Amino acid sequence: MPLTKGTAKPTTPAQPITAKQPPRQGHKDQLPVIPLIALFFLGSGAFYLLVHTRAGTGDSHYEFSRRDRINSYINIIMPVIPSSDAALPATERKQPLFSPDDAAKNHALVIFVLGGPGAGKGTQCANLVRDYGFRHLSAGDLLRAEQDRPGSEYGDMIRNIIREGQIVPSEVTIALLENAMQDTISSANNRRFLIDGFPRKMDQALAFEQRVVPSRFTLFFDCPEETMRERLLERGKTSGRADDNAESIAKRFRTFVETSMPVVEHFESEGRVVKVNASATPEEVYRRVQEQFAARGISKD
Ligand SMILES: Nc1ncnc2c1ncn2[C@@H]1O[C@H](COP(=O)(O)OP(=O)(O)OP(=O)(O)O)[C@@H](O)[C@H]1O
Ligand SMILES: O=c1ccn([C@@H]2O[C@H](COP(=O)(O)O)[C@@H](O)[C@H]2O)c(=O)[nH]1
Repeated sequence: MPLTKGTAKPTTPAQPITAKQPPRQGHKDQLPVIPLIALFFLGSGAFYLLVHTRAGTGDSHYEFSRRDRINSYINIIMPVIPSSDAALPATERKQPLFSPDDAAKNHALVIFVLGGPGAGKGTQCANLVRDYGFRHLSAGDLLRAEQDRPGSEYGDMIRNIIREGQIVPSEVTIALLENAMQDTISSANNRRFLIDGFPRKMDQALAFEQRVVPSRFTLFFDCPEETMRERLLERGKTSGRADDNAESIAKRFRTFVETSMPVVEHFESEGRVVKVNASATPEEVYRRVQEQFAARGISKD
């Protein structure tokens, strides 16, 4: 029952509760209610004054939305809880783990490196690591390492998918990339990443940019299929890779055209692709890459 003047009524039980209780009288029952009413109005008045005198000053917590208020309250009373939701798995996160803004404390520079199998992504990434101080994260290498890790629950799945030239579910690949990024930042304080061979599928592209960090741009190595096939068959003589054989190469090319090229086209439609012709010598390709980096203000560290 609300404590207002008009509705607060003394209750008169039909029967005394115990024989020792004094008989209840109306005016005595009302006595504790009056201070409570007074307290309520005093409290409300003070709250009203506080809100209205601070309104418009820009620092009033009372002008926040309810959700913001609750959040700021939680941050004040529970400062041990991080304000970002970094501890959550990527699938449950509502905001990216890192900021693409160099000025932000938790920034990360990510450049996606894409191109058909054998286009020369890994070769050029090695040059960029040497000269620009990037950390090279090859999604394929991370998957192969996970496949060979004793006790991995994903080992067999990854092995089969790679042999068939298909794409491993994005949750697995994103988790591996994210862990590698976190490790690099904490062990080497390096926040510049070349993410090679990823994203290979639209869902990966969207999920990574929403939950980990938006990329700066995609470096795309454009190379004719026949050139890539020759390079891969040559590499297959010594690489020991289970997918560097004619049958797997054909499957990888199909997946690249059908599944990965739409990702490149998507980024291209947003003006976020830097295309480099990769059919020249490795030195010439690298010269072109450096030219493009300089044009985008990415300097050697
Ligand atoms: N510009 C080039 N000219 C000739 N050979 C090259 C060139 N770039 C790379 N290669 C060779 O081609 C092979 C494939 O190169 P690399 O491993 O860099 O390609 P990739 O795009 O990373 O391949 P994958 O996607 O299969 O990992 C390697 O043996 C490499 O030495
Ligand atoms: O995001 C990714 C990246 C790679 N894969 C699988 O790995 C192989 C090999 O990748 P490389 O970049 O050539 O080393 C690729 O054919 C895919 O099967 C993936 O599933 N998801």
